Amino acid sequence: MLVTGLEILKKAREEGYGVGAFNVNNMEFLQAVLEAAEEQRSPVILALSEGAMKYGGRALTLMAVELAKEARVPVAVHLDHGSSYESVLRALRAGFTSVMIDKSHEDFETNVRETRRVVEAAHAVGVTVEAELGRLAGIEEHVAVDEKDALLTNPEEARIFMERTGADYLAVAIGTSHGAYKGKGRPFIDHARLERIARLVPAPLVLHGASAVPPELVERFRASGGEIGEAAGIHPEDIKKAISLGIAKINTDTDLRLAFTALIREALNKNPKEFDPRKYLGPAREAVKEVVKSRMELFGSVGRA
Ligand SMILES: O=C(COP(=O)(O)O)NO
Ligand SMILES: [Ca+2]
Ligand code: NA
Ligand SMILES: [Zn+2]
Repeated sequence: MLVTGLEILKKAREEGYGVGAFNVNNMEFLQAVLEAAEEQRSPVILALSEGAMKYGGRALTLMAVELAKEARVPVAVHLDHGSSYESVLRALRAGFTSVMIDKSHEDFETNVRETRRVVEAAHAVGVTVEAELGRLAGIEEHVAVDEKDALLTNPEEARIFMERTGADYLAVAIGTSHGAYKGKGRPFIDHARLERIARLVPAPLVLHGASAVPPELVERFRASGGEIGEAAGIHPEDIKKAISLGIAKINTDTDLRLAFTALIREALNKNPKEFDPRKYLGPAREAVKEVVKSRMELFGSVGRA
C-alpha cells in the first residue's frame, strides 16, 4: 500500500531497524525493488531523483505510484535530492508521498528558509519531508575537528534546524559520499558524531551514499568488460552500527547500477547474436532484486511489513 515516508521511517527508528530507499530509473528497477520487498515482507521506499523523473517521465512516475498502491507491503514514493521548490511541487502533483529538498550546499539560513517553505506545501497535502544538513564528503579520520564540523553535520545545528523547519526526517553527513569511490579502503564513518546528533534529533535519520560497492560485484563488473578504478563502499558493519544509533533510511543506488550493468554486459558477451532486450534486461532485473533482498537483510527490515 502507498504510505508516507514518515509512516515507514518513524516505526523503523523506534524499533531500531533500517529501511532501504532504492533509486529507480526504469521498469526493471521498479519491478526488482517491489518484488524484493514483497518476498522479504519488507517496507520499502522507491526513490526517484530529478534525473530519473527527466529520463522516465510519466511512464516512470505513474508506474511507481500505481504499483506502490497495489503492493502488499508499505511503499513510499520519494523524490530524491529535490533541488528546488518547483521540483518538489512536480513530485507532489505526480502523487509522491515523500519529498527531499536538498539545500545542504546553501548557508544555514537559506537551507532553513527553503526547507520550511517545502514543509508547508508538502504537509498541506499530507506528504512528509526529508531535509539535509552537512556536506556529503568522504573524510579522513585524522582531519581536524573544525574542518569536520565545516563539512559533516553539526549536532547542535541539526537540533535547531529540525525545530525551525518542521522537516520529518534528516539526511546527515557523517563521512559517506555518493558513487563508487567513497574513500581509500574502508571509509571513516563518524559514529560518535551520529550518536550526538541522534540524542538531539528524535526524527528518523537518513544515510546517503550508503552503497557497499562489494568487491565481488566490482570484480564481476570488470570481468564483463566494465572499467572501474579502486572502488570502495560503506562496510556492512558500519551500516548496522549507524542503524543502531538512529539511521532509519538508507539510500542505495550505485550497487543496483553495478549489478544491472554487469549482468547486461555478461548476457551480451555470452551471446553476440542476441537482440531480444528481454534476454539481457531480464537477468539484469533479477540481479538487482537479489542485491535489494540482501540489503533488506542487512538493514533488518525483513518481515517488518
Ligand atoms: O545517496 C544516494 C545513493 O548513494 P550510493 O551512490 O552510495 O548508492 N542516493 O540519494
Ligand atoms: Ca546535499
Ligand atoms: Na533522499
Ligand atoms: Zn543521496
